[in-house]
Amino acid sequence: TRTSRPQRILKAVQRKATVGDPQSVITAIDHFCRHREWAMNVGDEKGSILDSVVNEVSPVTVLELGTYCGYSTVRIARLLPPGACVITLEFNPDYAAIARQVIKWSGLEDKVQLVEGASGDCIPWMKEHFGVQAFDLVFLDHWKERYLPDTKLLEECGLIQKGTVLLADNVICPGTPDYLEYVRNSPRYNSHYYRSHLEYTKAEDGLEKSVFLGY
Ligand SMILES: O=C(NC/C=C/[C@H]1O[C@@H](n2ccc(=O)cc2)[C@H](O)[C@@H]1O)c1cc([N+](=O)[O-])cc(O)c1O
Ligand SMILES: [Mg+2]
Repeated sequence: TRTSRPQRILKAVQRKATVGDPQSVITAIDHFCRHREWAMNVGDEKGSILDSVVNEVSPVTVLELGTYCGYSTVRIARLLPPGACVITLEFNPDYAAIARQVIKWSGLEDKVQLVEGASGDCIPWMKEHFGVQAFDLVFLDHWKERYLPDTKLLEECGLIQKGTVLLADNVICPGTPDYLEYVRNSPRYNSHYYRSHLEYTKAEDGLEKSVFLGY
C-alpha cells in the first residue's frame, strides 16, 4: 500500500536534514509541505511566533497537546536550556512512531517525553507519573474540540498555575470558538491574538496566547 503522509514527511527529513541539526529538520519539513504536500504542522510563519513565545516564557516544563510528526516539538525543544523538557501527547500510534524518529533525527530526544494516549486520560496522571508541579507553557494543537475541555481539566488538576502561558494554534482556521470565548472572557486569563496565516497558505489563522492570572 501507499506510504502515509507522515512517512513521506519522515523520508524528506532523512533525505534533506542533517542528524543532530534541529533547524535542518524544520527547514526540510517546511520545504516538503510548501512544495510537495501540505500537512498540518504549525509551519514557519506561525512557528516563528511560537519561537518568540517560548523565548519570552523560557519554560522549564512544556506540555504539547498533539505531536503529529513532531515538527513543533522540535521547534520548542531546540529552544529549551539543559534541564528543561517538553512532554508531548500523541493519540495515534503511527504518528507517534514517525514523531519519535523525527525527534531523534534532530538530536533532541533528551529534551522530549512523547506520551502515547488521549489527553483526557493522560492529563490526570501528569503530576504522579511525570513529577510535574505545573506547566510553564502549554501548546494546544490537537483536536480543536478538545482545547476547552482539556484546559478546564488542566485547571482542575492544578497543572495550570499563576503565570502559566497557554498558546493555542488554529483559533481561526479550523477555529476553536468555544475555547476563544472562554479564555477571552474569563477574568482569570489575559489573552492576546497573534494574527498570522494557516500554515503554507494565504488563509488567515493565528495563535492565541493566554496567561493564567491565578485564582
Ligand atoms: O485538525 C487539525 N489538527 C488536529 C491535530 C491532531 C493531532 O493531535 C493528536 N491528538 C493527541 C492527543 C489527543 O488526545 C487527541 C489527538 C492527533 O492524533 C493528531 O496527531 C488541524 C487542521 C488544520 N487544517 O487546516 O485543517 C490545520 C492545523 O494546524 C491543525 O492543527
Ligand atoms: Mg495546528
